[in-house]
Amino acid sequence: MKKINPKINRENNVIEIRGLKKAFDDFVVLKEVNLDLYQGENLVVLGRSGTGKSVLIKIISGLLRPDEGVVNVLGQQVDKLTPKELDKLRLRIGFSFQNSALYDSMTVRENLEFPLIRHSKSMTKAERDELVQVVLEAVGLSQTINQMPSELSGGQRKRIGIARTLILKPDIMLYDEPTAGLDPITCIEINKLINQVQERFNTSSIIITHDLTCARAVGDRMVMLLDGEFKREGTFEEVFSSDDERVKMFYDYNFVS
Ligand SMILES: Nc1ncnc2c1ncn2[C@@H]1O[C@H](COP(=O)(O)OP(=O)(O)OP(=O)(O)O)[C@@H](O)[C@H]1O
Repeated sequence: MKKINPKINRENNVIEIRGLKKAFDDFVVLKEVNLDLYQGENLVVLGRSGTGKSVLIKIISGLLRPDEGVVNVLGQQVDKLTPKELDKLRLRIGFSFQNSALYDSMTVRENLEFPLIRHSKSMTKAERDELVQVVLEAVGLSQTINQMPSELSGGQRKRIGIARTLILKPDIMLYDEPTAGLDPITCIEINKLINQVQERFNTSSIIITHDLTCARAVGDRMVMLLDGEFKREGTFEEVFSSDDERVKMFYDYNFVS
């Protein structure tokens, strides 16, 4: 189990959500969501399929607008930003999606350089090279620099995807199902990497997962989305000490076959 990060700053909410509601026509997905992500924290968001976890991430990143409520990210109210301000804010958020979305026709080096060429235009080639080395070393894959994504395993592609996100030095990381589709040993490696990223880059992260082994390994705190609200919140033990049948089912699904 994870030792809670002592560097978490509870005075500094990098994400603060109050009274968030979101419906699609008559279908209410998020009923009353309140959430804090503290600086330096790994927060795990648990919830069954279709409970609105991706909708929440899209609202945090400004891809969807809330119907009601306040969503503050790094001190800015997301739905009040202009498109330009939103683009700027998004650069401070790193997204690690389920399919690592690497460019198949580019080498690992070119994949990693791509965001820098696009967003840090004044950077020299030597500075780019150095950053590529730093993030590759951070994910333990320096030797793959000249390889093509097709030559990498699923776990390696996932790590390169995380490296490509880290290269822009995000304040916040959003991991969507980081261990989905990976074998148990690779899952352990990815969990370790998520914790190393937190320590080394001092990021604050939201990790969306169904995988309770991952949740326990990376989460300083977890919240569980049930019926459009966060009904359980706390450490792994606190969340799963509940008598609520829905919470028990979630646990049994992971650990009792
Ligand atoms: N743009 C949209 N228009 C209409 N309904 C939507 C839209 N986006 C999401 N939904 C609905 O909102 C609900 C929550 O979807 P969401 O993708 O957030 O679930 P999730 O918790 O991320 O699920 P999973 O774990 O399977 O990825 C679903 O019923 C989905 O069909």
